[in-house]
Amino acid sequence: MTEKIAVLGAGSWGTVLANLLTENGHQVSLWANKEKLVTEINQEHTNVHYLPTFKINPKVVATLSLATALQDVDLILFVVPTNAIREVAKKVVTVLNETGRKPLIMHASKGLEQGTHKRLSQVLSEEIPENERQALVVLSGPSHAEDVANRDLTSITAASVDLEAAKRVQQLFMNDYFRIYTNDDVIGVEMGAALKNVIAIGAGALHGLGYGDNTKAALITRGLAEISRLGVAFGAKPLTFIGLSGVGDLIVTCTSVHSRNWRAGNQLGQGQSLETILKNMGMVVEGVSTTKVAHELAQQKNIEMPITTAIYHVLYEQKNIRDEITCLMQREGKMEMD
Ligand SMILES: NC(=O)C1=CN([C@@H]2O[C@H](COP(=O)(O)OP(=O)(O)OC[C@H]3O[C@@H](n4cnc5c(N)ncnc54)[C@H](O)[C@@H]3O)[C@@H](O)[C@H]2O)C=CC1
Ligand SMILES: O=C(CO)COP(=O)(O)O
Repeated sequence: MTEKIAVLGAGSWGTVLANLLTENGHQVSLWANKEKLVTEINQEHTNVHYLPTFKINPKVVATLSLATALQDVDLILFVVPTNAIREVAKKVVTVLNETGRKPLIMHASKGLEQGTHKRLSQVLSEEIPENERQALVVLSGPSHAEDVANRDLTSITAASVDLEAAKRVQQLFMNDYFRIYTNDDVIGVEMGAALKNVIAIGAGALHGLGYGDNTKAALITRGLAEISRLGVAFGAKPLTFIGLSGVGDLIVTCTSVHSRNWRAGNQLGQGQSLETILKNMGMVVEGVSTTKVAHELAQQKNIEMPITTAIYHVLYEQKNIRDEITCLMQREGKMEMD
């Protein structure tokens, strides 16, 4: 069945997902917030800033108008950075009020809201109340836009408390290179998605400092331990962290040069300042603000997150990376599975 889908956010992930949904036979409007980008997508069928060599299916229609994007819409996919989710949701609800449409809401963003510490489905459900929409579904997993653009075989998770809605989303996205599993643990999926970006900054930093594969494996494994600890304290199911949105996404983000979080960490390890790195990246590095939220949540719940704390010290307190590594290695000996 052809569905009418609005994809909100024309960065690398929004563009690739809009393209995939179009190739799956759906009618897709891609909402961008820059006129020049709308013209480029509609006339050149490219988005060279985010995806230099990617050719977008000409059936993808970009628009600057949210009302146009949401016309007759069946499903809305939010793919803007975390810090824009609430602002965009407020705009969406104004249009839905006018049209009386009640679409299914999805998001594919990865972060936790600064200040409130909320997960993105919590932000969306606050701003788009239940009587204005159908269910909420979260998409997450190991999926760099650059690889999906090349039709690399990719598997991710569609999570919702409403499993029928998750199955509808599964069918929407599945094709011969993109496979979706359903999951009912929204908390675990969103916590894994957000927190892996913090560890990826650490993995990049270790690479930039010249550490090798043993160090990387230790960081990923102990990173997963602290991600799970915090997630479970907020109600996540432990098993979710060994799934696609947990260890799967942690592996891809800690090992791929496509990861903006890994790249930011690598440049930190090579001695660049955070300010310069973020200025030059030209794309969102979610892990920087997530580090602050995770650090605050860990303190609030009294959860031990030594790696996240070390990264917080480097990003927010200008501490020396090598000193932080020394502190981590010289912590008191522990039981592995405590
Ligand atoms: N790039 C990737 O491979 C993947 C990204 N994600 C997640 O998807 C989210 C978006 O990431 P990307 O597409 O990579 O980001 P990006 O940095 O490539 O692009 C973000 C887009 O959102 C737009 N935007 C920013 N603020 C806005 C606002 N207030 N209103 C409207 N549009 C706004 C920007 O103009 C830009 O077009 C992030 O949370 C990221 O963690 C998830 C999986 C894969
Ligand atoms: O979440 C991602 C891949 O699954 C993208 O990671 P980055 O935001 O670090 O590029």
